[in-house]
Amino acid sequence: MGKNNGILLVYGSDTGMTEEITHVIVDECDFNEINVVEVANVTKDDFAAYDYFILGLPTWYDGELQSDWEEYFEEFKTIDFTGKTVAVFGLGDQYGYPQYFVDGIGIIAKEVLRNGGEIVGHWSTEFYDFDESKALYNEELFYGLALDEDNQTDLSSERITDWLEILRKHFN
Ligand SMILES: Cc1cc2nc3c(=O)[nH]c(=O)nc-3n(C[C@H](O)[C@H](O)[C@H](O)COP(=O)(O)O)c2cc1C
Repeated sequence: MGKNNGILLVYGSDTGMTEEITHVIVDECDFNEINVVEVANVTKDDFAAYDYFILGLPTWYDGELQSDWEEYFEEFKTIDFTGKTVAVFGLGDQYGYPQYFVDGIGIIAKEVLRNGGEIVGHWSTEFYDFDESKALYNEELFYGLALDEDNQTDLSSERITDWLEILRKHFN
């Protein structure tokens, strides 16, 4: 099976917000082709066929993975990410769930790291207001892009543009 030099974007979405953001990312990205698959339909072969990934998910029910990600998670844990480059974006509600803001980003990113992958696209925690998050890489950075369509919709477009600029040098 030949390698695909593009990016595979794998997302899950319960109420459609992450799906919408996925479309924005695909439209905005001008440095590489992005192929999209819902996590409900992804296979291990898909992961084997690419070296570059963007993984997208909202956090649900007090720090849980989105339902399709939850269902795929056992297989996800068995994927070898050695030599692969992965960026994660996550949606959450910082005012509604300040103890669990975008936890899913952290859960997924840590699993990628555990399985040999490189995480790129760390994102500043400045301009967010929350108490706790599993998505924290350190005091100042999330493992990936945090978006809050419940409270900060107006900031998302610029955040995506800036994040893609960070990814440009890694996914090219
Ligand atoms: C019942 C419920 C539980 C949620 N739990 C969390 C949470 O623990 N952490 C968080 O950051 N956001 C949480 N959210 C916010 C969602 O992640 C957010 O609304 C997101 O945009 C939904 O994305 P989707 O439409 O792709 O499913 C929750 C929302 C609902 C309705």
